[in-house]
Amino acid sequence: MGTLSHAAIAPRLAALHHHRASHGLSHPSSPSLRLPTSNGVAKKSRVVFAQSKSHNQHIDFSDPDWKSKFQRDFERRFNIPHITDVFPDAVPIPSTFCLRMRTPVIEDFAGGYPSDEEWHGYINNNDRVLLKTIYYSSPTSAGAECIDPNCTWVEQWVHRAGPREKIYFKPEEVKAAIVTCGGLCPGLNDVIRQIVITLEIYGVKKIVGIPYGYRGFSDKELAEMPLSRKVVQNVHLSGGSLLGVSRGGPSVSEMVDRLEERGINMLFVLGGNGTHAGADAIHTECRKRRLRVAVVGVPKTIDNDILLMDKTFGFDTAVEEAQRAISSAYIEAHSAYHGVGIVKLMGRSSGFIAMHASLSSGQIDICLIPEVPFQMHGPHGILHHLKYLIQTKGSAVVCVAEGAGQNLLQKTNATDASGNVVFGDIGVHIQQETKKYFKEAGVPVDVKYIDPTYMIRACRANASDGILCAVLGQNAVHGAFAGYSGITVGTCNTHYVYLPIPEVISHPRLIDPNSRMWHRCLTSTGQPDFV
Ligand SMILES: Nc1ncnc2c1ncn2[C@@H]1O[C@H](COP(=O)(O)OP(=O)(O)O)[C@@H](O)[C@H]1O
Ligand SMILES: O=P(O)(O)OC[C@H]1O[C@](O)(COP(=O)(O)O)[C@@H](O)[C@@H]1O
Ligand SMILES: [Mg+2]
Repeated sequence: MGTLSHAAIAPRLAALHHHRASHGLSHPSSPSLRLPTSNGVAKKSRVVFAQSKSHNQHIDFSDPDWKSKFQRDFERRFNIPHITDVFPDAVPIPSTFCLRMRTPVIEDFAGGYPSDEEWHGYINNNDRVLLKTIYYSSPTSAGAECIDPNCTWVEQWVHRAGPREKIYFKPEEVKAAIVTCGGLCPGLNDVIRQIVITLEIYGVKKIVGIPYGYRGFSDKELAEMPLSRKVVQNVHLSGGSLLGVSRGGPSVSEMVDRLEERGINMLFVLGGNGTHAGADAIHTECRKRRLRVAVVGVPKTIDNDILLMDKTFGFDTAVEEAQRAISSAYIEAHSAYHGVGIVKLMGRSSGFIAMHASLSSGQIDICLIPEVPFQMHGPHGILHHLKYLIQTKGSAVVCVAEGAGQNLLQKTNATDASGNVVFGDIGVHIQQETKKYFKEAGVPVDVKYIDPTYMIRACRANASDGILCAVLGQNAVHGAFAGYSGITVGTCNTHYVYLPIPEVISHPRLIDPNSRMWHRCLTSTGQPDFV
């Protein structure tokens, strides 16, 4: 139960390819299920290789120097682009981010930039955070993420986030813009608020919001929204985005044209994989045009499907809010004669919300996620197990992620404005199939279906997400002032880091069916394999 079988991994790969196709993301090569051994013979393996799987495919593990070569390559890949890559002569100034001299607010810089020689709260550019912290002594260890067949320990360091002593933008020359794209996510307003507040502390006066996502760059009707601490003071008290969101939008060159016209030289982009692909393209185009612009992303995905990060903001809130739906489904099912409750939660290609919400609630009998295939019918199917639950417990509750079991539904080929495939409703399918199955079996059931998707997404962030948003928002500003661009902020092993955008969007982060967390979920629900 729950081990990494070929059957289990196939839909993960399908989801991965599907995602890339729908977003036009290119990736050097497809991940392989076959791994080279030291003598070069391919063998089947149950080992989950590191997230950067495709980067490992060409490593010759018989080379005694492979490890240092890997580390050099890793260092290169995780190098974060800096303004001096394009403008080697760019001269930094001492940071204006200094907490001891903020009162009264600085009105001008005629007398030179304020600084506090005594303050040593800066991050050194060479500070690093360890990406992987578990030493797997064997490739068969649960959840092992290995680079080579022996699962050799390889240190992988990424750049630590935070304020630097030297900055590459003069605050009075900065015009900063914030844009929020894609679907809603709890915490968007918290991040916007923290970006604005931190920019002001650096001394920036020109801060604007781009309305309705990338569309705000092309739609002439949509004017920039001036932002200040006063404007954003209470925005985190409600959900949604103060600026509005959208899918689809203008071309990259059109967006960079607008940046140039409007004199924007710091762009903070809040969004998921698609948005970050756009942000990276904007960064690349700015470099091509030799514009001194810092483009910094803050990953927004309620699905928690961004690679390498502990979690993304809004996810915690979603899991918490999902409890209300699960609890209602449980009460309905439990109070009815032969009640079946079905709750559909978000998760396009990753089932993190469903898994965590199921584990947390303790009320779920069957948790279904996109990464693990299942059958409805047959002796190992969901329906057979539901019958068993009705016979033994009298009721049952199912939690299904929206992207699960899409192979069971008719494909429509429809896409949204961003090119994401529009899914069939797996919740409705399970509801209908359950009713049909029990009717044919002559067993009465009372099926209740709850889809709380938009109620969850529109919530304001909970306390833990509020903190995450605050740190991410502040670090985004520190990254831009430090001269980095084409980066995003995240948390790795509870520490805050800057990562180059391409490394986090090469494919969506998926649940490993061989991971301890998925096994914990299965232990909790007590569900069997449904294949
Ligand atoms: N590959 C891409 N390159 C450039 N922009 C993209 C790409 N994919 C999506 N976008 C843009 O990013 C925005 C958000 O994308 P979407 O997929 O809807 O949400 P998310 O960023 O949450 O994944 C949209 O405006 C879309 O046009
Ligand atoms: O109805 P919409 O806006 O297309 O959003 C639905 C999608 O939004 C999500 O919440 C994720 O959105 P993002 O990709 O924008 O983060 C998915 O779970 C869901 O499929
Ligand atoms: Mg997305």
